[in-house]
Amino acid sequence: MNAHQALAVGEPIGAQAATSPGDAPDAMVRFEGISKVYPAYRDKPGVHALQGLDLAIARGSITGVIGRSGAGKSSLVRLINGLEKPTTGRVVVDGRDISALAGRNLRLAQRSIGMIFQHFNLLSSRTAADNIALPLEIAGWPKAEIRARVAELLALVGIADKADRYPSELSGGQKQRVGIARALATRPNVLLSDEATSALDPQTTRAILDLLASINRELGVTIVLITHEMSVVRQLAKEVVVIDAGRIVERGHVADIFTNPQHPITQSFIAEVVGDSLPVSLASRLRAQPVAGGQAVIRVQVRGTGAGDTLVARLAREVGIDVALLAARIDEVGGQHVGSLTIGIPGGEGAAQQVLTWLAQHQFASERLGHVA
Ligand SMILES: Nc1ncnc2c1ncn2[C@@H]1O[C@H](COP(=O)(O)OP(=O)(O)OP(=O)(O)O)[C@@H](O)[C@H]1O
Repeated sequence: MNAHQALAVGEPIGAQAATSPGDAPDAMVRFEGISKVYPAYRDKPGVHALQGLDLAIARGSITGVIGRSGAGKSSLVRLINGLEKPTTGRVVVDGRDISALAGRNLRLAQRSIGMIFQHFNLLSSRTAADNIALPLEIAGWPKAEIRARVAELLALVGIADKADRYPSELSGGQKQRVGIARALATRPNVLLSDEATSALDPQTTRAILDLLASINRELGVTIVLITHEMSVVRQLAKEVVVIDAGRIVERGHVADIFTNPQHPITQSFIAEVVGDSLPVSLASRLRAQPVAGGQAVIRVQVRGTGAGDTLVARLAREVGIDVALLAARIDEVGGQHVGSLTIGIPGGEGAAQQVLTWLAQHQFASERLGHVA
């Protein structure tokens, strides 16, 4: 099964093909045995920013790279566009070893790698149109062609009416649209986004992420998103790579990672965005110890269109226990429905164990939350 296809109703986690960004057969970006050490300088010790990194980013994909401050995200992105050289290993972009290029060859390769930034990095003395024209001027395009291309780009990012405005006259979202148009000017096949929505409000973030999604869809540009916000990964990416202290600690399809995060760092990122709090009425009744005549409370992660619809029925049919549905939450993540069902199991510890065993056998991730009367 292709991991991007919808899974069958209420299908458990782990039932899909185990492809991950690391296995991408047709990689647009490939890190091979990468480490990056910033050498000691005066009284500052050397920093091992990236260590033992092997990663393939599939052509045409949208991959989120998430990590806390200092995890190595910016180092990773600067290696992709050749602004930094690896200490060991090589970075291959669209079949070319970018880490081996220098001078004119590097500059030519960089034209096929666009980049957008948190603070937009626009020239305040140039209008929106002239900011977008800049990379084309540097590439030596004829004036008439630049004019036509800039008009096309302004329309593409939805600010055709702002061509003659200076950055100071534009909103944050409009400035980022200029940044995106400039990044796409030389028709790159990779777009690197370094915290591009971190300075924007949620509504503008949504609009910019929608624009990036349509650019990926319509132009086929591979997008690598560097972020410290799981909400950004959830809205846009299909694949996610979690880095911590210079190492990849977890990676995979966004829906898988959301439903079954393994590493504590990933779990903490997800806890920030998935409102997995229980309804107050249920949370206030939860007890750590069994309650005579009560129910054990278990949360089960589910995925797929209609996620979880059949779980309660299957438990009744296959285990012979009528469980109560106490709470449910379903989100759309990476184009799939994922969520959790909180169920109550009557009949004491024996019944609870039977249900937990059945869930484990059928590869549903679950956790026991406590007991209610
Ligand atoms: N040019 C440099 N010289 C020395 N050390 C550096 C340099 N650039 C980054 N580092 C160090 O390398 C480590 C990784 O930094 P990097 O900027 O790649 O992380 P990050 O995940 O992007 O963090 P942030 O989100 O805070 O920008 C940090 O310890 C940082 O201090």
